[in-house]
Amino acid sequence: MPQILIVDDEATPRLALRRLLERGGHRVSEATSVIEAHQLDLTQFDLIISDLQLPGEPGTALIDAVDSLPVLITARHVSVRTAVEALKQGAVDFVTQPYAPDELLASVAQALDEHAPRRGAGTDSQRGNATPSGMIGHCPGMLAVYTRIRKTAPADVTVLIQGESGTGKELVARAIHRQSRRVKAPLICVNCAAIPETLIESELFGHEKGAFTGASAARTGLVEAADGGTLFLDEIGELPLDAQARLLRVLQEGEIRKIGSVETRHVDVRLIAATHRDLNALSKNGEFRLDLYYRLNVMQIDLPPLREREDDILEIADVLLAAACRRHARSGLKLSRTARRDIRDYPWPGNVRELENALERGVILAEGSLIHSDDLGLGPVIARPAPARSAVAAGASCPDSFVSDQQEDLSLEDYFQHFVLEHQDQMSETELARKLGISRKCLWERRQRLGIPRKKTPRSRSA
Ligand SMILES: Nc1ncnc2c1ncn2[C@@H]1O[C@H](COP(=O)(O)OP(=O)(O)OP(=O)(O)O)[C@@H](O)[C@H]1O
Repeated sequence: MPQILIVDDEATPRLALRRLLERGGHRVSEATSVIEAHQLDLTQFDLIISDLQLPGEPGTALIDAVDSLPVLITARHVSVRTAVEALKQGAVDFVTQPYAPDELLASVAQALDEHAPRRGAGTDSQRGNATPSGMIGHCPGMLAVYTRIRKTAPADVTVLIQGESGTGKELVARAIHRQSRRVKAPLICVNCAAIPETLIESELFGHEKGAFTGASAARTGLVEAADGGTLFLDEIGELPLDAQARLLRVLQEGEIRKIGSVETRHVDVRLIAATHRDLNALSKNGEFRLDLYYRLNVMQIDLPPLREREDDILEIADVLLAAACRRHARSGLKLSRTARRDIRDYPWPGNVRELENALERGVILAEGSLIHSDDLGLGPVIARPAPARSAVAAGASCPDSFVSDQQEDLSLEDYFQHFVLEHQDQMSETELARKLGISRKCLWERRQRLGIPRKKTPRSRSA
């Protein structure tokens, strides 16, 4: 059971955090200052969660003092700059208070997962071809990915990671950063699809005071915040053309110019970009700059979708299930035999993220010690053609009427289409997207591509 030290001088938030962590299956100790923390044997802990503002030294003073132990910083009323500073100093995460319990537990789980290997097995680079911390799976496709990470990380080149949503592109970016010489500098992760188009340039490159309506003060951009470290741009295919031009300049000249400024500033940033789209095709219809594509594509890492990682699915499910059990304090829960079979046969359009969500749902809904297929809330399960089992037997024991022999031949797009057409009258767009393990934006895009636009019913309008 992971052991966590909370450092906070205020009793009420300290106690609330203690209760939350204990309910999540962690053992917890407390200290009220950095000095008091040092009086404990820090090597016994797996994670420190420290408030930033403490009497005496700030919580970030613990980061250097404890070397490889992860330190998560929390704080009230602080600026983005303070958070970036804490991350630059080496905090594994920065959570502002008041925090959502789920988010805090997710940060804790991620910090523990990512640093688990340090507690025994050495660092990613020491383990050669072994799984980079946080990544599960040993199928041939993933072994090739791990080798690529190991060779690419020290080379300090731009990397383009390609793969469907939820295949682990951000995990790969984190592994590259951790194995690179920039490990002590910040890794700044930005999802280009999540920032409104009108704001993205100023978020990335910063702006001067008065550069546009509402720019009441000058602001440093995220590229500058990553100076000396790594910038991870997820969904780079969504970057508007103007922002692409500025990014190209960063890559070519190592310079940025804030919006509204005439001055340039030198930055030393390693760029890792990720996309689920075909940038080459986008550049052919003018949606993505070809010169930027060539600049990004120095080294490419392709992540296989989960449905092609048949040998890994159950291994990943077991590890993620154990983590979900810890988070919800439900030890000893197991997957039923049918649930295991359905997990293996389901096409996982939302990949590992969807699997993670399904298992979390299963842990919450399971009534006894077994998680059944229904608890997972999967969409239609299409049995894989398995030489060891007859297709009829596989289909006969599947719970959903959707399954038939012919449907084994369904493509993922057929599956998507069937699922949407069958469920769109009962489900909102949000529910549909969640069941499919994709974002609402992705659902909308696929509807457009496959010619199944949303029906204008009162339900769909309000979704
Ligand atoms: N190989 C893996 N082992 C363990 N967990 C994984 C693996 N791949 C992905 N995950 C988990 O799946 C979730 C999604 O991963 P991640 O955010 O890296 O995917 P992504 O490809 O960047 O998705 P998106 O493009 O939608 O942002 C995360 O919670 C991550 O920890």
